[in-house]
Parts: sequence; structure tokens; C-alpha cells
Amino acid sequence: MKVVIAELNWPEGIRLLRQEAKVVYNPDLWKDREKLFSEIKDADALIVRNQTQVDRQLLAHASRLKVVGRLGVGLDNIDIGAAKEADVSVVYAKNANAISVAEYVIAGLLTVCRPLLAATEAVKQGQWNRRCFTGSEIYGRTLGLIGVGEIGLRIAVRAQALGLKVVGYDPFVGPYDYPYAEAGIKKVSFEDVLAHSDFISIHVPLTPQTRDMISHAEFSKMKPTVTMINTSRGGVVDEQALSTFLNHHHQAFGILDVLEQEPPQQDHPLFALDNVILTPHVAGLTEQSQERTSRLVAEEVLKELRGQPSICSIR
Ligand SMILES: NC(=O)c1ccc[n+]([C@@H]2O[C@H](COP(=O)([O-])OP(=O)(O)OC[C@H]3O[C@@H](n4cnc5c(N)ncnc54)[C@H](O)[C@@H]3O)[C@@H](O)[C@H]2O)c1
Ligand SMILES: O=C(O)[C@H](O)CS(=O)(=O)O
Repeated sequence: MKVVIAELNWPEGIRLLRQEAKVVYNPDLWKDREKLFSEIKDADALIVRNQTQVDRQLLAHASRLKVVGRLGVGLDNIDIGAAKEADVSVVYAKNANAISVAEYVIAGLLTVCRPLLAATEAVKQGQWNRRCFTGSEIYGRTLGLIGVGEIGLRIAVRAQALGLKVVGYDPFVGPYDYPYAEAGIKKVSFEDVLAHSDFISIHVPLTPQTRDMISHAEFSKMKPTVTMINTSRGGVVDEQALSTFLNHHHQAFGILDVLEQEPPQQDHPLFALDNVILTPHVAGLTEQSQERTSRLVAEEVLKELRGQPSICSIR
């Protein structure tokens, strides 16, 4: 059996795969489509992260392929319909990085309310300005979740421990499903999340329905002091509309882990703003989540290759 890994992976999964298959691991392979096509022509499995476009063209070059392993959760780089037609199953790392994203979101909220690093810089520069660094509590304020799946649920549990009220909008989760009934998230409308939240955190997949879900009209309904966190996908938030909103509302804040174009151009309008935090798509990236992801995807890909049922397979 041959397994091709075309993007960054952690050692544990590679070790497991090597026990049963010939493994080609090249974390930069996704950058060279022709080389990738040549490598997968006799592959039984292909393992990718979020850069490799698994589309009809790619699948046409992989006649032996049985399974695509996705080292993460978002499936927007994989044409699931084309994979089904080609009889290729897709396994992904369901829930493997949800805790890491949840911790990132909590860290983001606390960073905006208590800017410790900026205060440290000021102290090192000889300032001792206690008034300038008077923070605000997150206790008692409202966190609105858009998308209440694996990540949203884990954020809610942590946020409530810190005294936040949590409201959520997700039309695909019923009012008696776990997130609302037992995790204490109040189910509200999309409009209510926008209008009443002090913090808004977005956790939907990128689909034709969620593209530009947050644009000028949605920003106009938010509080002028809102902090909006996007760790989902760049295309879900209209970045031009966000830049305009942040430019006009200096007490609002944007925390963005994902952008439409990654990496962005240096002249991106968000770069000129002070009320923004930008990170390079690392919300889900911790040593723990990646070891978990690497192991889970390797185990599930091997199950698919052996003809055993996988716990996180789409076919
Ligand atoms: N930045 C990162 O490192 C990172 C890490 C993990 C996941 N992600 C992104 O976050 C997304 C969510 O991850 P997850 O593990 O919570 O996935 P999930 O599938 O468990 O949850 C997604 C939720 O979004 C809901 N949803 C779908 N369409 C919606 C819509 N139009 N309106 C409201 N809700 C909608 C679904 O019902 C589901 O409950 C992923 O698809 C991925 O793109 C990013
Ligand atoms: O979708 C995810 O799981 C994340 O965005 C992280 S990664 O897998 O795309 O790197």
C-alpha cells in the first residue's frame, strides 16, 4: 500500500502509517501540482491539510485512490461530491483541534480586555500609566456564537466558567440537542446574536451559504464596542466590511485567525488598524491537537484501507 502525505504532519501519525504502508511524506508537495499528480498515480491514500485542492482534476490522476485523510476539520478544500463519484472516502480529524480553538478564543477575549503585552511594552519604555491600562471584566457580558458545533460547544463551557452569558445561533442544532439543553447555551436568532453580543465568535464551515455571512448589513446591527473573533474561514467574513467597521468604531475589536487569502498581501486594509489582532491560522494548532490529529487520521485512513469501518468517514 502507498500513502502520500502532501502537507505538514506530526511524527506519530507518520510512524503508524509506516508500520503498514510505504509512505511518501513531503510537506511541500501541495505547492507543485504536477509533482503531486505524478506521486498519487499509484497511491492508495492521500493525506492533506487545508492547502491541497482535492478536486476532480486531482482525483482523475489517482485511479487507485481509496481514501483522502484530512488533517483537520474544515473540508472546503475537498470536493466531497467528486470524491463520492470517484468512490473515494474522506476521513477527517473530527473534534481533534476543538479544545485548542476554544482556548484560543478565550485567550483572545482576555487579551482584548486585559492587554498585558502592550502594558509590558509601555513599562519597558519607562511608563507607569495605570489609567491607560485599566481593563474591563469579561464577567457578566454576553458571548454570541455563530455555529454551535464541536468548537462552539467547547467555548461555551469554558466561557460560562468565567461568568459569561452564552447565546448561540445554529439552525442545524435542535433546541433539545446537547449544546443548548445541557451546555447552557441560549438558542437565539442570528439577528439577536448580532444585536446583543459583546463578543461574537464564528464557528461555521465555509460553504456557499456561509460565504460573506458577516458583511456591511450584519456589522451595522452589532454593538459599536463588539469584539468579533473569526477562527472559521476567511470567506465567511467580508474583510472590506470589517475594515470599514473597525475604522469607524475604535472601541470595537477584530480578532482574525483566518483570512480570505493566506498569507495576505502586505497592503491589506486590516494591517493599518490598531484595533485588530491577526494570527497566521494557528487557532487549532497546538502540539497536543496536532499529535491527536496526526494519530487519528493515520488510524482512520488505515481502517479504510483495511476495509474496516472508520469513525469519521464521509463516503
Ligand atoms: N482556525 C483554525 O485553526 C480552525 C480549527 C478548526 C476548525 N476551523 C474551522 O471552524 C469550522 C467549525 O469547526 P467545528 O469543529 O466546530 O465544526 P462542526 O462541524 O462541529 O460545527 C460547525 C457548526 O456550524 C453549523 N452551521 C453550518 N452552517 C451554518 C449556518 N449557515 N449558520 C449557522 N451555523 C451553521 C453546523 O450546524 C455545525 O453545528 C470548521 O469548518 C473550520 O473551517 C478552524
Ligand atoms: O480546519 C481546520 O481544522 C483548521 O483550519 C486547521 S487546518 O487543518 O486547516 O490546518
